Amino acid sequence: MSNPIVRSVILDIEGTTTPISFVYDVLFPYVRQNLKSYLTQHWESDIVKNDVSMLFQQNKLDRTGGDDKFKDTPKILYDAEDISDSTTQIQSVVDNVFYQMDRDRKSTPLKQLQGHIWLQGYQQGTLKGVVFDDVPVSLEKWKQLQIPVYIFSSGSVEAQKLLFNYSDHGDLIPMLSGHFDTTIGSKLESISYTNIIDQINLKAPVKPSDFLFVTDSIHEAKAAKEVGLNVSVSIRPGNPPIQDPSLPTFNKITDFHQLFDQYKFGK
Ligand SMILES: CSCCC(=O)C(=O)COP(=O)(O)O
Ligand SMILES: [Mg+2]
Repeated sequence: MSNPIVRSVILDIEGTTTPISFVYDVLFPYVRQNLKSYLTQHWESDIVKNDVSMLFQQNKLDRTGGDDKFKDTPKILYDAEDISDSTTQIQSVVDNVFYQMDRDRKSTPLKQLQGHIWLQGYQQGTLKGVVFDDVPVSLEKWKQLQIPVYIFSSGSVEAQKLLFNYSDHGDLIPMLSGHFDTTIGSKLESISYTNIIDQINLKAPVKPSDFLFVTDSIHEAKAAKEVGLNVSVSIRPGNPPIQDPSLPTFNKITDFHQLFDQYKFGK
């Protein structure tokens, strides 16, 4: 059978463009180390007020009938009746953020706040985004072929842009046509992929099979495949083994160069 023709590429970050170890051993510890001082320093800023207010809304939902998994979440003290000194409020936010991070939760408020904390790290040169060596060359190839490439990650759009802007292979932002995060929907829900396709401006007529999604998550792979996207599962060094029985039904790659053997990229 001939290779499917793909007109646009959508890439996951963690475990796909970027080693999982960079996220778990560098980015997440950076948040843990800097969270309290960041909040204390910027407590009165609009950015922190907005982030804390989003965390607070999520916290209220969690504590009153949201997902059962998060029922025991630490309470954020930010309500009028909770008003106490800012040190106590900040500590309640820190406890809540640590609780969510312990569970690797992909909630939009958590991801938004993390992105704001990473900003200072990238700007100060403490953080540099890591991408696998085959990523920049593949982005370059797609650019030459006029294939638009998008990112869909649980990390916030701001966090995504920082990683690619301050990457260890230079500024890769010009190679990307756009970014999507969980504000468009969960990566585990098929509807999110449909929403993304609707927002990407390809020349009509557009069908889901015009798109290729590359991810390390078999659950995300299944959600995207269900609505007709081509999917390749990324199996990078350091990724945990995938036990799911559906894995053999997917294309698999250990390096982006293999995508050019699996698909034909054309406008
Ligand atoms: C700049 S993305 C930071 C990584 C992150 O927070 C995350 O949750 C990654 O999830 P992904 O959807 O890229 O696997
Ligand atoms: Mg991933």
